[in-house]
Amino acid sequence: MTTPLLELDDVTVRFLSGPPFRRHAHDAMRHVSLAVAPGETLGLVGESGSGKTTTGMTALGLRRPSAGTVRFGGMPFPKNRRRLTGRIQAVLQHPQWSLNPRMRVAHSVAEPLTILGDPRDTGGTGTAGRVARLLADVGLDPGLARRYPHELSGGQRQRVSIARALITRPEFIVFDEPVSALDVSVQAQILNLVRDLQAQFGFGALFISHDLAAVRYVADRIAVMRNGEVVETAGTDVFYSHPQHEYSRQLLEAL
Ligand SMILES: Nc1ncnc2c1ncn2[C@@H]1O[C@H](COP(=O)(O)OP(=O)(O)OP(=O)(O)O)[C@@H](O)[C@H]1O
Repeated sequence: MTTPLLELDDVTVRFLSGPPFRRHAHDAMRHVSLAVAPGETLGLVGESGSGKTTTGMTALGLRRPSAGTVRFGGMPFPKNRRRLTGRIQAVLQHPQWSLNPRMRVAHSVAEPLTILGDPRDTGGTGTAGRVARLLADVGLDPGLARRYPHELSGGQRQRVSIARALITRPEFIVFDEPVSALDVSVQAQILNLVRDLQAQFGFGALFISHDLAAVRYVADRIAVMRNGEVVETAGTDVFYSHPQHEYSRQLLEAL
């Protein structure tokens, strides 16, 4: 078997909440084991509060496990997450979370290169050409490069945040509810785009959504979370035709 690109091995994430002296612990993830192969999309489904976003944050290295191990390319996550900058990216539910309202589109898309500090990639016509090509790749008119986020539609803004994620040529992208804030007709376009881009760029992905129809469209395999635990993992076709866990069946019936 090839080495997984991203692997969560028996990961628990515990939050402490409440006022001092009345603190209580809550495990948002409990003994979660998941793997994403290079170029593969793992769909992560489950109802609100089941732990999907915490899992995404942990896969991004933004949340440290209380127990268990996260590996990227077979190696435990480095203590300094900056060493993975650019190799892992995120596309979030609301593009405005990743786009600065005062930055023109071209600047927003190019910004991760600046953060990377790669002298070959920052500034100059090389970057402008790369941004223009990426805007075309995500189905946007390069003329939009000079616009600000508020001058774009929701679907266009999400395309910009996808371009921004792709500019560093990441090996792995976490999509956290990327279409749930969009109109239904636009959702299908963005899902198609994600599939096309994956075929073109070959990144592996964790695709988080409470929408089982959306996940079915993009995922190779599905993992189902409930109360912080993964209750079932299966190939997409098998999952939608023969779900094994009672909770998976309930989710599919609701669909
Ligand atoms: N920073 C935090 N501090 C305390 N508890 C948290 C924190 N973040 C998440 N939780 C709790 O952990 C559990 C899982 O939350 P999480 O956001 O991962 O679920 P989710 O499946 O993504 O839900 P949703 O679809 O509503 O975003 C919830 O009970 C939530 O209240």
